[in-house]
Amino acid sequence: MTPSDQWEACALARPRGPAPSRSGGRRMWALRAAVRPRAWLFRMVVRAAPPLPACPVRALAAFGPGGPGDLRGRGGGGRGPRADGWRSRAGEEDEEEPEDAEEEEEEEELLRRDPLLPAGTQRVCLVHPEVKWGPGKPQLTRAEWQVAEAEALVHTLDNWSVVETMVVPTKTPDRKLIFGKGTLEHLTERIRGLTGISAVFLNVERVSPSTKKELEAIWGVRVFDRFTVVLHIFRCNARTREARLQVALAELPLLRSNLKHDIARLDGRGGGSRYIMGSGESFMQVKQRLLKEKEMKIRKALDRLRRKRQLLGRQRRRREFPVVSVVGYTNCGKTTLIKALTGDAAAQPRDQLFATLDITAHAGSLPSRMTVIYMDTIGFLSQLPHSLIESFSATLQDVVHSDLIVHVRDVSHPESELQKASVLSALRGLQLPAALLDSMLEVHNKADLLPGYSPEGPRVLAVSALLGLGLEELKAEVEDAIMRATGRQVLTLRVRLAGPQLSWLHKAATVQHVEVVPEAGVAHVTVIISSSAYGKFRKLFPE
Ligand SMILES: Nc1nc2c(ncn2[C@@H]2O[C@H](COP(=O)(O)OP(=O)(O)OP(=O)(O)O)[C@@H](O)[C@H]2O)c(=O)[nH]1
Ligand SMILES: [Mg+2]
Repeated sequence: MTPSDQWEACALARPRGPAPSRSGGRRMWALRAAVRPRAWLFRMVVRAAPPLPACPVRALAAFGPGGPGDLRGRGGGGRGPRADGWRSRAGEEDEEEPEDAEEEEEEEELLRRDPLLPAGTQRVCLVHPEVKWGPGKPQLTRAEWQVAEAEALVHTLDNWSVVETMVVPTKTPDRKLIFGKGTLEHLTERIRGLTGISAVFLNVERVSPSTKKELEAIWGVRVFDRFTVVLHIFRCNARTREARLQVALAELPLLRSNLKHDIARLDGRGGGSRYIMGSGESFMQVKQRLLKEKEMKIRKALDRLRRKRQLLGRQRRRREFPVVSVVGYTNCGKTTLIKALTGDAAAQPRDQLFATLDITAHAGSLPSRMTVIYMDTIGFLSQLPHSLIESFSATLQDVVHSDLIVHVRDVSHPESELQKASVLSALRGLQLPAALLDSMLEVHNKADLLPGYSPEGPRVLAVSALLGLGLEELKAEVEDAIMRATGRQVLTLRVRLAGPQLSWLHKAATVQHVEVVPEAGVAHVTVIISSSAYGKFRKLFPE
């Protein structure tokens, strides 16, 4: 493991509530997770989800009737005409259907996969190798947080439970079997002595297929690494075609290394290099070629979907709803905040990892009654394989096109500062326009857990999204920032009552006040209007 592969921050999960119940009752895990720089995932949801894979993930129960991104039925979300306009037009344009049936069929084919992990109940023994000395020792972290984070991952999956947790010291995590001989023997004895476990979750980023096989043989149960468990959660949470394709892309290195392992095994027996009749290719070469082809097809399909998404983004911008990206650490309360700001029932906060795997759009209204679109994004977590991160990273571009970024922080978390540093580093990696970074608002959430808390610094506000505290101040701050960022201005315009000006303004701007002067047949209309809309107004209605 290279130093860059080490954890750069720590994670803490602690139970905050009742123990998990099997019947879907959520365990109240306040997960505190750490992120490596750039370890962020975002994407945009486009329409109601396709049928869900048969994965027992607690997250799946929570979407509203229209699925994530559903803009229907939002109380408090915007005022009449503009909010309605957004809703109906979004409905038309937010279609994710491929252009033709052939493309759709090809994408479905790419998504057809064997299950990654066996279905049903898993009773897991969690084994955490603790490196106490030397260069392999993780920086800035503590074993108990890493363990808590791993436990939180397991609890994210329904019917999965941790039966036993073992923190096992190792000086040599890089050696094939991770532990020294004596330690491994002792560990094996303990694992074999456990009754009713179905798997060992070895809390390392990746174990090679050959190590996995060897440990499975020694311990007599399946062995999962962190990559496999996280990938499984992602598979279960990925709903849109784009998210599912991204997960499929992230899985390819796993398939490749399994294949390499199979080749090495078969070569040992002289099997891997056998040629398929007349093809000039061995069986394994054919398999490798098929994987390569699959990768190209997935990338092509993703490109297609992204081009479409960019088009939607352009259309959305033309429509001139300011867009606010809500970003932050996983579990910091992004979704809860958006729900509190918009009243959108489709925003479903959950106390678990990767609750939000898609970027979803939620309309809300500011004090002036201006409608804004809040984009809910996904936060991410430490020790994830690069392939998983990279396969999602292109969608980070969605944030680049927003008018304002709101960075939500869980200030009750002991590692809040580290989390902030990770988030900022991730944002810097996105090469956002300087103005967007400079105007970013920082929201200190979960302030209810810190009585008397008062934040410091400019553009920083304390709120409790859960209790609805500090939201009016936040909305006012968002409004100011949006006005500055988008060049919107407050103008009072004189319009003729007989003409279409007033209804045009209602559609293209935020009408704040109308003062009718009946004897003159005119009205003085105070509006918040963008410079481009004002330009259009002047062109359409020259006085
Ligand atoms: N005490 C307290 N808890 C909060 C507050 N805001 C959110 N939470 C809780 O924190 C947990 C996570 O909230 P989410 O809104 O799902 O967090 P998120 O940032 O969207 O999480 P991911 O989508 O998984 O990245 C939930 O259990 C919320 O109830 C708050 O202001 N105070
Ligand atoms: Mg969320």
